Amino acid sequence: MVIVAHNTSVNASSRQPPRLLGIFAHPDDETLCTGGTFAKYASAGAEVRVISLTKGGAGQIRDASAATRATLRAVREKELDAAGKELGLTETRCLEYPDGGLSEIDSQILVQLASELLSEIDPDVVITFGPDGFSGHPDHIAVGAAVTAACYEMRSATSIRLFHCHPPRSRMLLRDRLAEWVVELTTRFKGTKDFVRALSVFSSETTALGYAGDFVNVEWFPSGSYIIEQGEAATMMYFLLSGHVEIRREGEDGRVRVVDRSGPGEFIGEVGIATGQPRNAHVVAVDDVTSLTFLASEPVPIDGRGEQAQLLRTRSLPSGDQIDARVSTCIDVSDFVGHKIRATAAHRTQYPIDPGMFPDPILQEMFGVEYFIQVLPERELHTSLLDE
Ligand SMILES: Nc1ncnc2c1ncn2[C@@H]1O[C@@H]2COP(=O)(O)O[C@H]2[C@H]1O
Repeated sequence: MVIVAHNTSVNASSRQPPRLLGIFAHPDDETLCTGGTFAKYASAGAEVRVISLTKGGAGQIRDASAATRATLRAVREKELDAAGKELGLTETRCLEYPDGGLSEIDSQILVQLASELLSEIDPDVVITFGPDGFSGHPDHIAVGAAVTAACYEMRSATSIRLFHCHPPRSRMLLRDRLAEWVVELTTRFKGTKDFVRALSVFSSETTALGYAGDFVNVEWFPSGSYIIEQGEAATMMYFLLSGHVEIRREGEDGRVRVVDRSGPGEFIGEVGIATGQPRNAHVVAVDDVTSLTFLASEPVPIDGRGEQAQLLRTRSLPSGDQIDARVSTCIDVSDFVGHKIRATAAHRTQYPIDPGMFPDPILQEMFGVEYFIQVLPERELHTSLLDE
């Protein structure tokens, strides 16, 4: 049964306040996977603790002014602390295990570590990664397996509720939402340099995590080439990262006139996407142009690839999206999307965004619900086909 949780009661224990514990691999996992849920329960009075097994020293540095390779571990530990404050967490902790190396550590060592943390903190609810690692990262898979094994070992002695966080696999398209947003503005949108960087990171990361269904890539167009031809069907939207384009209209007599120019920070192709009409002009690169290109990717109903691929059993959500049939719990975190975005921005080395950059309705649609698979307690085995 899918439960849309509008309240925040934790029935596992009569202890007040209830204790939630998230165990993850890197600073930022807590925010991206379950930040809204943590903020929601913390605001209702729960004690919420987050432990990251690594300090994230192998992560990218997307803002060179925020860290160097030598300082990254310390900076990311502080970022986790700052994100924790945005989410209202009771405690955050970064351990010293190697970023990128968790899957090479003897699994018994990680299970032992997880057992010690569970004994020390004695949580009512534990949240970690499932076998998909949310994003497939091997560190995530290793942490999730160890914490899950530790919870199973303790289950006869405690009443721990264990949840695996689950990627949303949304089919909402940033391409469409951004196009609708831009065409409704009264003046032509022109993003700052910071916006250009933020949208590049935000769109590629959120689509990779399944918060939107686009395929986003960076394309290069040499000067003189057509990016869009007037009259063709609209399938992509472009966000100019560098270079300039001319907007040229071709009349019925074949005469072409330049009606406008666009450059970095501007969207092109938004009209055709938002209206479903054929392209209303040619767009030609006047110097070499790079763009962030948003394209709808077909939904792929498989979990994993290659030999591990398995067809997903899905169920329909009210939004029309399909979700993995194993999802047991979806938490309405619409009142806490702001917390999640501010916490994301606190992870500046990974997400150089300003919380107010993106339109609220888009953020709501992307982040307003978080999904979980309840692993413990296991469902009871029924002994009758009919209710008795
Ligand atoms: N007058 C204009 N000024 C700026 N851009 C335009 C103008 N007319 C058309 N465009 C852009 O050119 C694009 C052509 O494809 P679309 O109609 O999808 O979306 C259009 C806009 O992005």
